[in-house]
Amino acid sequence: MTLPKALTIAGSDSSGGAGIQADLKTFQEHEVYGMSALTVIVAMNPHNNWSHDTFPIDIDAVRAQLTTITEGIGVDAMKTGMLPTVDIIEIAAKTIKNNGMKNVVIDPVMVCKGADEVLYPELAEALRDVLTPNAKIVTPNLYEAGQLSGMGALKTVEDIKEAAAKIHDLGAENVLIKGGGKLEHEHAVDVLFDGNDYDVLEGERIDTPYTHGAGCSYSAAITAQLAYGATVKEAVYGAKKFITAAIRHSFKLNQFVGPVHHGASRFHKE
Ligand SMILES: Nc1ncnc2c1ncn2[C@@H]1O[C@H](COP(=O)(O)OP(=O)(O)O)[C@@H](O)[C@H]1O
Ligand SMILES: Cc1ncc(COP(=O)(O)O)c(C=O)c1O
Ligand SMILES: [Mg+2]
Repeated sequence: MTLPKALTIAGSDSSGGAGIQADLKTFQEHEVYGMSALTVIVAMNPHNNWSHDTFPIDIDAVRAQLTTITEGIGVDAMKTGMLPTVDIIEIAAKTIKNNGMKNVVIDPVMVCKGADEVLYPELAEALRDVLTPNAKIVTPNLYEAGQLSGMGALKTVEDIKEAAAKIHDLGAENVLIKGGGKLEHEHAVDVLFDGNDYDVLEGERIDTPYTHGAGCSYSAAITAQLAYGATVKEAVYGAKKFITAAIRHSFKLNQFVGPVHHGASRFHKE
């Protein structure tokens, strides 16, 4: 037998809920063979309120991992997550272009939940100009969509729609903005824009602080479904179900963080 193959170019979340760990767990849950190119290691300090420290991976090591995967194996779909430098963003963009990759999910990670600081503020421009134009679908959260669109704070579904159109103009084929827990609304609302139509996804809103890794896992679930040949719409609707279940069964890891349960769809039917 064979499995569809997916690649994540992303950072390591030592606490296991987000980043490359979330992506690989999510690929596995979708019966997709997961591969990774690590870009940065994130460590959280339990003695300083879980503050985040980041350790970028050497650029040659990033390049070598990508050569292993693109020239040695091949991929059916790929995603990007946390990218710590402009050089690494450029390598990710080049990898997509040089290999003619089509099923490309760009998660323009600028912030981590649980850390108030924006991790790499100087990278917003490169994420917008270098990476976003290569996306089959780009998946910013509310904050990131405000940055990519240049609109700043987004407060309503109408704001989100306007931002989605602006981000589409940057060259992304499809834009999925996650209202998530941050948008004031009775549902967990995301908006998908394909350049013509808006789909407003209204998921059940779950009353929990434990949503660490939700964004990474959502974009990884989209990637996995694209690897199986799903359309963008099918992939997004399928992934929304997956992430809602994962949040419904999320749990407290310690006093600072609670991750989503990546196996929820498989182990819990309700
Ligand atoms: N409390 C919640 N209940 C249900 N769904 C949520 C909740 N918080 C976030 N989501 C959903 O989780 C997915 C990831 O969104 P979000 O958490 O905003 O991303 P990120 O982790 O990148 O900040 C989206 O589909 C969003 O609507
Ligand atoms: C390596 C890494 N990537 C991405 C993220 C973003 O996670 P989320 O899925 O909660 O947006 C984090 C947050 O801690 C992280 O450590
Ligand atoms: Mg995110």
